[in-house]
Amino acid sequence: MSSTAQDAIERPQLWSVDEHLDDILRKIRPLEPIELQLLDAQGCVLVEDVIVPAPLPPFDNSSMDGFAVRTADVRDATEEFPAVLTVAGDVAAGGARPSALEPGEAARIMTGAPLPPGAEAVVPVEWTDGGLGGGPVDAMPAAGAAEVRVFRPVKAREHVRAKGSDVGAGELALAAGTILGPPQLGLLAAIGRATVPVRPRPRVVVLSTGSELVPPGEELPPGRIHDSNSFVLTACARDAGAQPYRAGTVHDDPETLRATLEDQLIRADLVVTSGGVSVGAYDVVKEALSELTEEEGRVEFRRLAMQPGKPQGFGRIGPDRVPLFALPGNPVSAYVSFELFVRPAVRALMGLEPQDRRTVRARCAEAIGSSPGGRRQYLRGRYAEGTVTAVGGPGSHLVKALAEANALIVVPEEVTSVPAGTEVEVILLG
Ligand SMILES: Nc1nc2c(c(=O)[nH]1)N[C@H]1C(S)=C(S)[C@@H](COP(=O)(O)OP(=O)(O)OC[C@H]3O[C@@H](n4cnc5c(N)ncnc54)[C@H](O)[C@@H]3O)O[C@H]1N2
Ligand code: MOO
Repeated sequence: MSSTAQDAIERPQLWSVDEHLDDILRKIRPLEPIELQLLDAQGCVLVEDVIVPAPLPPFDNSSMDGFAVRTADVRDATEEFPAVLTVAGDVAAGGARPSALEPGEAARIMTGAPLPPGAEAVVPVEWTDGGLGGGPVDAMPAAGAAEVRVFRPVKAREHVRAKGSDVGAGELALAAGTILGPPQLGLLAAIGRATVPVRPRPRVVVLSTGSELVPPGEELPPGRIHDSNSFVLTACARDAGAQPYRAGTVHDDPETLRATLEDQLIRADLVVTSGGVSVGAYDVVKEALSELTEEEGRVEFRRLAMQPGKPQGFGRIGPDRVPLFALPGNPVSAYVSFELFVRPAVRALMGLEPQDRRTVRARCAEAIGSSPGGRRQYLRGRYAEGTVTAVGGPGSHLVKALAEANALIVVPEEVTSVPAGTEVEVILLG
C-alpha cells in the first residue's frame, strides 16, 4: 500500500465547519405552512400577504376624555367668556351608536368612543369646567351635569382619530415573509384575524445517550454523572425557536436507541442526540445509525476540523427523512455544535435566515496560549465593550466556564497562539 493510501485510511478527511454546515443546509427544506392561532404563531414566518378587511379604526372616535362639540359653538370661547353648551348625552367606548349632536349641544365622550353624528371635534375635559360650574377641571367628574362650560375653541377634527387613519380597507397589513413579533400579532388581532398561515416551529426531540447518565435530582452512584446535555440542548432548541421535547436518556444499547428513535420520530421535525459518536467501545449512536437500510435513512459520521466538536453525525432518518444531528457527548462540544449547526437548521426549517448570531471583532485582553493547528477553535469568552477574555480554557468538559461565557472566540485553523491585544472574531451568544 502506498503511503498516501495508508494516510487516507489512518487520517480520514476532515470536513471544515463551513463544508459541514453547507451540507446540512442543502439538505434542509422549510416545513410546510400551517394555519396557527395568533399566539402560537409568535416568532414564525408569515407565508401569505395579509390584507386589511375593514378600515382601522373602524369609525371616527375620540382621542381624549372630554366633550364632543360643533366647532362653531366654541369658536369664541375663553376662560372669561366660556361657551355654555347643553350636555345632550354620554358616549362611552363600546357604547351603542350615539345620537346626533344639535347646535348648542355637547356630548360627554370617553377616549375611543365613537364621535356622535354632527360633532366635529372633541374638547378635552381639562379645557372645561366638567359641568361643575367652576374653573377648569383636571379629570372627568361623575355624570349628571346638564351644562358644560368650555374655555377654549377647538379646530375641526381636533382630538378625533379618523376612521381608516391607521390603515385602510384593502391595504397590505403584513407581507409574506414577515416574522411575527408582538406588534405584528397585535396588528393581526386589531384587524380581526384569529389565525394565520405560517411555517410552524419545528418539533425538536432531544435525546442523551450514555449508560453513565443519571437525571438531575437523583443520587449519583459511583462512576456515574448527571445528564446535563439533554437540558442544555433542549434549552438551546427552545432558544432557537423550536418546540422542544426532552426525551431523556438512553443507555449504551443500539437496539434501545433505535427503538426510542422510532417512537420519537412521530413527533419530530428534527432529532438531536448527544454522545456515542467517537471511537469508543460503546459508541452507541454511531453503532446504531451508521448502517441504516435505504428505508430507514442515512446518517453520516464525520470528523470536523474544529475544537470542540470534532466528531459529528448528520443525516435524515425515517420515512419522512427527519434531519438528525448526532452531537458529541462532551458537554461543551454538544453546546458549541448546537450553536454552529443545529440552530441554523432549526431556523432554516422555520423559513428564517439560518444565521442570526452576531459576529464582531474584539480585542483579546489576554494571550491565548495554544490552539490546535489545522482545527478552528471555538473558545468560550466573556465579551464587553470591544474586548474579549477567554474563560476556562479549551477543555470540552468545563460547564462552569461555559455558564460564565457570553461569546465564542474563533481561533482560525492556521493560528496556534494569539498574543494579548490581537483582534479576533467573536460570536455573541444571545
Ligand atoms: N480515542 C479517541 N477518543 C476520543 C476522541 C478521539 O478522536 N479519539 N474524540 C474525543 C472528542 S473530541 C469528543 S468530543 C468525545 C466525543 O465522544 P462521544 O460523542 O462518543 O461522547 P461520549 O463518549 O458518550 O461522552 C463524552 C464525554 O461526555 C460526557 N457526557 C456524555 N453525555 C453527557 C450528558 N448527557 N451530560 C453530561 N455529560 C455527558 C461523558 O460522560 C464523557 O465524559 O470523544 C473524545 N474521545
Ligand atoms: O472535539 Mo471534542 O468535541 O473536542 O471535545
